[in-house]
Amino acid sequence: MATVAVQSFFSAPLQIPKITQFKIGICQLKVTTEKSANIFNAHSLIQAAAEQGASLILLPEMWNCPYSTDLFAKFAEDFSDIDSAPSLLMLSEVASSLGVTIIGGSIPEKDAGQLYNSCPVFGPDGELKAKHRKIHLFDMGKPLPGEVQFKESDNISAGEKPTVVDTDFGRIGIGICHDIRFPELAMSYRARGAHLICYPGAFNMSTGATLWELEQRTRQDDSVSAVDNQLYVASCSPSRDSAGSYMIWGHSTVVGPMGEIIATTGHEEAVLIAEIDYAAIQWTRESLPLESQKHNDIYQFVDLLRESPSS
Ligand SMILES: O=C(O)CCC(=O)C(=O)O
Repeated sequence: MATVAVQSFFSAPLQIPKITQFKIGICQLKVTTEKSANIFNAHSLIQAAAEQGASLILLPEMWNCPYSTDLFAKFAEDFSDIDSAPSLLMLSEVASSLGVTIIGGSIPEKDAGQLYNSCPVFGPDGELKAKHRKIHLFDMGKPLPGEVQFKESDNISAGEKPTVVDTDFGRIGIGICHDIRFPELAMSYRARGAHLICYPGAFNMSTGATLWELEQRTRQDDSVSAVDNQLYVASCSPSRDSAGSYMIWGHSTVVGPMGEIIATTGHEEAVLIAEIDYAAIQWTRESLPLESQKHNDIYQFVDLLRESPSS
């Protein structure tokens, strides 16, 4: 039987970032059908978050555009030409004028005839530091009870790589909405030494009510259990009264490394501020030293079964 190399999911040691204690601001925006109004509103809420002391700011999935696949092309911007991309230009300017780092939710990106659901990251110098393209597109097999059909891949192409970005506020892994459903992505961020995973998202009323919080508490983990969490997770949704093809759950949230909810909100437009202290990651990992307890010799068996399902 072939042997399979099993990667340790604790491979990268945690680096100490420049800033280990800070406030994160989560802007749960109302999204309208007017792009210029969405840009103006995002600017106002980013400013409000900074005024409340936030130095890292997170926006929702598709904040410049209603969450409707048929509108993505109309609202799309070219990330290689920021001067002619009004949403990106606003983020760049407000990041540098306020001296904040912005995990810019997502907007539709156009590139070489394709559209992507992409998250831009701007540093306090206004530079685009990273871009994450949503990897797992939200294609429903059949509508959930009470929900409309949604097939993101009709208009959007999938991203092909995970994204970690080094900022003054640590190493940040990024996933967009449905990306949260796939534990392997979060595990790979953990393996790459992430302190925080940010998920801009727009869950719907069906899966939002049952899974949105659970997924965030779970995705901190190195396994698939919701119990032993060892990094920070922050999510940001549009508000429920946003325009779009389905009703949005809302409930943007920040979760700490023990799986505890640090801050959360309802479904209305809101600026949520949460205190982050990376020392909590350290003591969680010291209290629950999963790294030294891991048994890759045993889990290798699972991988072997995957390789040879009949054995
Ligand atoms: O995974 C889900 O249940 C919802 C995902 C979603 O709404 C999205 O990816 O936009």
